[in-house]
Amino acid sequence: MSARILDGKATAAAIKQELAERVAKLKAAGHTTGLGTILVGNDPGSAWYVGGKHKDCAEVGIESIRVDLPEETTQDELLAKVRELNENPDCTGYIVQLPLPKHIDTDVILEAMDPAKDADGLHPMNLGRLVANVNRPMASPLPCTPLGCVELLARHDIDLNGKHVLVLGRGVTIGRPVGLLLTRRDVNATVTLAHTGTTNLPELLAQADVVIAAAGVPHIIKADAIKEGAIVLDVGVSRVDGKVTGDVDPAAAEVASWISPNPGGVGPMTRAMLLNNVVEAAERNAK
Ligand SMILES: Nc1nc(=O)c2c([nH]1)NC[C@@H]1CN(c3ccc(C(=O)N[C@@H](CCC(=O)O)C(=O)O)cc3)C=[N+]21
Repeated sequence: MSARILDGKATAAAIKQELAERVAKLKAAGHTTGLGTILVGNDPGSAWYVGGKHKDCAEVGIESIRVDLPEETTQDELLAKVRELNENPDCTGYIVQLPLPKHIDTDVILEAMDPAKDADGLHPMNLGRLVANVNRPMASPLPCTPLGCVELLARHDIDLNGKHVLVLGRGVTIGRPVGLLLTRRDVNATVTLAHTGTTNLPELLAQADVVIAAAGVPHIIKADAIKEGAIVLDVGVSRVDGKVTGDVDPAAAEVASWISPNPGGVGPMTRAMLLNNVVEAAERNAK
């Protein structure tokens, strides 16, 4: 048996069409929607991601504001740019591309952002609202990759009620927050968070109904490690010989019932959810 594909590319395209309609509606009512990006340094991977976000914006009618700064930018200079975007009325939401150079304290930068303009959903205020469960629909932005995972499953009519989800990885962009979304009453999954300190990973993998692999270790999830019929989301992004390589060995598709390809799975969904956060921010402003 071969797993069915959780097609992130096609799902993201459908979401973008819906967003384009909402952006057009806002425009007709006199509201512009604008996404800002701040990129520090010359990492080609980061530059490629930021370029993709501006392309996405153009596709759905969102204006974009691009701020590219040199590697040697100081923390104070970056803070000044953050405050500029906080004040700029043409900027509905923005992101600071991560990772930042080592001489900059990422937490200080994220805290300086206006939480209402936090398109990534990574401001401590918004992560705190997620913990406190005050994220009623549209109350505040949610982190893009976790949201992308949940939306990708929902749009393939996969019900997680009562399912056991194993999350691999404890990073702030996915591993930590995704369980908070999955355990809300409307999703109702049971979640285990595994990480490098986990001593019984094989046991946990063997019983998981759903695996969300976000460790960033190429092909750490092998076909023989997962349960027959498991649903597998491959979130890890590594580069091996210049090629995007996920956390899941492609052979796992012979055992899983559903699998998200990588590339073409959660990556495009993350981008679509970023746009979604900006459009929601614009809709909140318009109210
Ligand atoms: N402030 C901030 N917000 C982010 O959301 C953020 C970030 N920093 N830093 C880096 C990570 C990584 N990330 C990806 C987004 C889309 C794809 C994506 O669309 N990938 C395509 C193509 C992959 C390729 O060919 O390179 C795919 O999976 O099909 C991948 C990775 C967002 N990140």
